[in-house]
Amino acid sequence: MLMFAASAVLRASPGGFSFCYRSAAGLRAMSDLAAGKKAAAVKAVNDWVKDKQKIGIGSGSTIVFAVERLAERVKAENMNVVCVPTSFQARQLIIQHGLQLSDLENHPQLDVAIDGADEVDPQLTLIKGGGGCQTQEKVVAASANTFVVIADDSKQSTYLGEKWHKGLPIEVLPFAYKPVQLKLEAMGGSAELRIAKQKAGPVITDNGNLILDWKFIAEKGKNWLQLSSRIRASQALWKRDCLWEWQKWHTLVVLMVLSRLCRVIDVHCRYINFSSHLLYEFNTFSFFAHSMGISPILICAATTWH
Ligand SMILES: O=C(CO)[C@H](O)[C@H](O)COP(=O)(O)O
Repeated sequence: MLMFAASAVLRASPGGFSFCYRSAAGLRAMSDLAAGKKAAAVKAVNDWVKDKQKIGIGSGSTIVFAVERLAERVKAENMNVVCVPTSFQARQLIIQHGLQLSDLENHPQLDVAIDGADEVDPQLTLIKGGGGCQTQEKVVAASANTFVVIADDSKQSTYLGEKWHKGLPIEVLPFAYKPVQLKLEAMGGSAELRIAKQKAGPVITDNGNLILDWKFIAEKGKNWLQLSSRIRASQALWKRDCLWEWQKWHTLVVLMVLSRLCRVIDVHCRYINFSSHLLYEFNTFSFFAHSMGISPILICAATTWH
């Protein structure tokens, strides 16, 4: 019955959120995963974007749907929003969709940032950086009052590493990759230099750095808060004076969409009140929400089918 409903119309609350797929055929034509990505992205833009806002635009494949929906709304509602990209890809998306491009120099304080994730555990601890853009993503997200994470349900797991096997992406300065690699491996697993696919040699990030994908030992009950501070601490050995103060997020929202049914399965808001640090140069950015001192106040928004 749900399958039938899914192929007809999807509506969800709160805040008058509502979207629909025009036809069952249209939905079938889209792969399950893409449908999930799109549903989460559309909901994020419908529910969390308002006129006159400054918006951080994440990177990856899910954000493409969010930018498409944003461009639709800007046109239909004559909205005036400014977009700050998290990567070369995001910048191109903003330009291609005729949205107003800006940067943190002009708009250092953002209302909302929207971005994808590679894996999300039940505590909303996230792995990000599959697309290698985690440094700018982290800085942009940290500049926003509200951070909205959009993902299809393939990203949802009971513990980190259960589904995401490509490792925890860690951006390092090129000259420091070896010692950081050894330090990570001393904590277990292997830390592999990410190698480019259509170019000889390593992937070079938008910031000119390298990426180590740390294939940590995935296990239930891993203390990511502790581990994250160990990573930061070990990296701090290399440069102690480059700690970067986090801004305060008012809200972290994670939207997950059950791909097959195109049903929003999770809408969580966590109010965050913290002051944590990011070691900028050795950006460990794997987006450990926990390590940033999130206080777990949870609001679940029910979604309904019609
Ligand atoms: O962190 C990211 C890029 O650095 C992406 O947000 C993450 O990899 C998810 O990508 P996708 O939406 O393609 O699944």
